[in-house]
Amino acid sequence: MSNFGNRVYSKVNRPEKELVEQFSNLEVADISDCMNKMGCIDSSIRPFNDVNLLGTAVTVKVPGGNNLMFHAALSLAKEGDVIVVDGEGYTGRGICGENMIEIARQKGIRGFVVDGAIRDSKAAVNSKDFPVFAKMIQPNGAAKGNGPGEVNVPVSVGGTVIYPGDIIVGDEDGVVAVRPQYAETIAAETKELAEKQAKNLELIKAGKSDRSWVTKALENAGYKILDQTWDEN
Ligand SMILES: O=C([O-])CC(=O)C(=O)O
Ligand SMILES: [Mg+2]
Repeated sequence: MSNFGNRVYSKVNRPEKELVEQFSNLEVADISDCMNKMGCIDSSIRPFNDVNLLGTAVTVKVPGGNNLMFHAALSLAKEGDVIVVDGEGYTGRGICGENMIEIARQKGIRGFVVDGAIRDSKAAVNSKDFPVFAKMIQPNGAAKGNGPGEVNVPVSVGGTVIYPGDIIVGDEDGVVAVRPQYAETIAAETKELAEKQAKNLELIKAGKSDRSWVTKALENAGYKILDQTWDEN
């Protein structure tokens, strides 16, 4: 039998730290705008605290409710990694809690993204330095025996494919995954966009917002604004 479904890889092609750090003050929504409004994981996976997330993906695939491979990844992950778990969206068991969060913190792991449920949720909610993103809370604990499951293979998390070594950025809006080979360009474009947005917001706050693009977009789409109420003939 092939070992598909049971592969655990210890090595990850991690991007240079300098490349990862380029995303340190960038917002997830802006990064996504510079990826043609793509790349974010489903918003059902939400932040449990307001600590920003940035690091490189160590990926995990677990069968719903079994966290043996999550523990394997916790042992293999290195400083600067984010553990990203494809838990099949299953929320019937909490697959990480206060112990795993504390072990990860001590190793310099930068956070967890879990397509599934967590437990001991106050450890995540009260943390000032360890971001946790997950779908739900479920106190029933995880099974641990015999797998199957995988570490450091491409996974699907919240509908987005995440590869080992992807740059993972998370904030109060959600999580985006950036492939390292596009990261330099995406970071540069995001910085430019953020500056433009800041200037635009200044204009809006000063009451000088230019709305002419809306009129033009409606005209281009063939709309006519009707000068009547909806129930008039
Ligand atoms: O021990 C586990 O596998 C999950 C848990 O509750 C913890 O990390 O505290
Ligand atoms: Mg626990």
